[in-house]
Amino acid sequence: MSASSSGKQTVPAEVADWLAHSFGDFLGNTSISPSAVPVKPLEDNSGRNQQPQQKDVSSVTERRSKVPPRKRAKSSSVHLHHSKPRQNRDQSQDEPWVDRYKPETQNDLAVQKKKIEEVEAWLKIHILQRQPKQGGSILLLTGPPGCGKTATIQILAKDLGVQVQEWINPISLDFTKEDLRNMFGHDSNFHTFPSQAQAAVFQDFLLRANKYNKLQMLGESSENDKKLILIEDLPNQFYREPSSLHEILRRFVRMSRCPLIFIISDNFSGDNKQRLLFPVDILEELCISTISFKPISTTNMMKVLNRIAATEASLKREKNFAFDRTSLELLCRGCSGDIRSAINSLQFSSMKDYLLEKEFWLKKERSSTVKCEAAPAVSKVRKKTKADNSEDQEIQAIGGKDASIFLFHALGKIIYCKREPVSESEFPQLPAHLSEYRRDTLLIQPEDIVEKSHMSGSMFNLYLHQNYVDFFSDIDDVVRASEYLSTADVLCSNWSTQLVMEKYSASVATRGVIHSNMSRAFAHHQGGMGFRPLHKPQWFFIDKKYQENCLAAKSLFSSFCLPPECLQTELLPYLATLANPMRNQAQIAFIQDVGRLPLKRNLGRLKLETLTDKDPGMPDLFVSSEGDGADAHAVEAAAEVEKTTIDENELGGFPLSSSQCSGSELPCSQPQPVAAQAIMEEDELQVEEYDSD
Ligand SMILES: Nc1ncnc2c1ncn2[C@@H]1O[C@H](COP(=O)(O)OP(=O)(O)OP(=O)(O)O)[C@@H](O)[C@H]1O
Repeated sequence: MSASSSGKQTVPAEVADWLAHSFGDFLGNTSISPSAVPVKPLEDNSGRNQQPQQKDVSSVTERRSKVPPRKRAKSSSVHLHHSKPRQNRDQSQDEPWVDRYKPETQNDLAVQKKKIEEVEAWLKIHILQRQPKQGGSILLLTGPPGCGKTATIQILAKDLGVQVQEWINPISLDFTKEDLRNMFGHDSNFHTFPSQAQAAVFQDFLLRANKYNKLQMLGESSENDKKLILIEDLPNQFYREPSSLHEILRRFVRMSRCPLIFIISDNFSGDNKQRLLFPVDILEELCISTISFKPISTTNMMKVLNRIAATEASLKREKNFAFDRTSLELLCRGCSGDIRSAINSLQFSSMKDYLLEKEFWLKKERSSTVKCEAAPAVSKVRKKTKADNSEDQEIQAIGGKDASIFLFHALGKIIYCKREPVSESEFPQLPAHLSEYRRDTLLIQPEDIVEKSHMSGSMFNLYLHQNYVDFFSDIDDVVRASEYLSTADVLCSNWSTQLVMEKYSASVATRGVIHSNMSRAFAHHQGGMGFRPLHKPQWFFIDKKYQENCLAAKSLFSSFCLPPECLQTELLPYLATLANPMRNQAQIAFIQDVGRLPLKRNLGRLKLETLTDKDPGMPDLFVSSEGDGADAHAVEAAAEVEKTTIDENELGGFPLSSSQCSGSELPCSQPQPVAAQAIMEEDELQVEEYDSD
């Protein structure tokens, strides 16, 4: 579509030229047309929008109108400090309550006070007390979605009189051929892909935001030109190639005059955006400060919901709109500390249709309970559990959040397996010969927990396997639990049915471990366990080593044309027993490493890696793209074998120098004495001759 047919106003040539010259130094020859830069107008405290950098307003507006906002109407944040007067509120029936009741002062914020203070202190140091020659500073705000990170920044900025200039992500579809030609010039031999253009546009945005003050409008004082740049959505290109972001940030830190704030929300499903975009070395190199927000606490959430519910009830004057405390608590429980989700659920559940439907179902339920009540009275505890279940369903029914749990907490819930006491009169007792299987009622549903951890069943089992023993106190219980884990493993062993069986496997493993642990069978003796650290499975390291060995074996002994398993389990053990196998140094070292099993009494243990509370749990080797490093691995592994030394086998040393971590390795040269002799010497084996007569 041509610019004219799309209704866009093209930028006058002089303006484009003027801008192009200004940025030539930063972008080399790629002069980007301002029309391509999706800049949100500056906001000032008088609520006027100013567009010092946005010359082609129409094209940007049009682009924005095509893209639905990711989570909230951006337009509302433009007028952040001018929320509508309360008396007009009921006129806009359809206005989302998150916008209608958005916080206006620090006191309104449901965020932990400590976090607000931390952010405020950072802003003061890096904006108000900034030294003239100080470079750019970067702040990274992390935390679960909807915990008020953006709201905090906006309110603090308003309080400190700082303007917020926000990057709005253009989607790549927006870059038509026409746009790209506008950016890079009609005559240029165009070889740039949209992804590269994304990065260039982002870089250009940062430069403009940094280089130009806002235009001073009539009646405004010139004192206040403090501002910060806020970035919530980053171009996809940076996820594919984080180094390009790092390069831009390095330049920004050198050249900038105002601070840059990134807001990155936690993600439960394993692809840890923060770790990818901001690895530790970059955080250190660019002195990036990090402040991590927590989910909104139930108390704070309840205060906000109560306030909104009360205001709405007074506006509607309909008794149906009054929320009782229990319903609000239910809402809070269903939204995992996400205030946006809680307020949305509240608004949804206040809708008339929903209320009528709810009433209908309640009546229906009541009538069916009356029929059932011919049965003897149900105990209080039982009632409570039942109520809990129906409540949980209700949470989902009113748009509750799909709750997620970090692996650390999910494992804790399984291993600590909280129970509630049941009195003997309430439940039918197991017959005497089954009394050993008696347990108090579990307060958790293991399958739900595995599901909420966003982890495959077999991966969850690995973590459970690594950690359960520390929480057992009786060896017989450990034996039983390990049998369940073995069964779970078998369920997943067939690759063609693995996907289907994973759930069953996790169910057997989790319930098996829970049931086997007699020390946690009853609510009354569950205390006293205390905190114990959780660890990542050793299996990750061992599997990685195994893969490396396979590749190394294949490349070192390619002339035998054998599959790696066969090489490692048949050929190499055989070669290890030969006194003079006539191999090169690398092959000899590899034979020594994997060709024999050292029957040592004290095999070294790998040093365990601690699992932290927000760790996604997926090791990097599963996350990173597979395959591309295969050859490199083989070469590396072979090289590693060559330089394998024998002295890194202390107990607990990590990583291990050899595959087997044996105590006294043979010298790197020829096997001397032959492996078989060495094994016998180490273990003082008695050799008895077999007489065939
Ligand atoms: N008391 C309150 N405290 C914080 N936010 C509130 C409050 N009342 C309403 N809100 C609204 O809740 C929403 C909180 O979302 P916000 O964008 O600040 O969260 P976030 O942590 O940045 O999440 P995300 O990472 O998803 O952007 C905002 O729309 C805000 O207006």
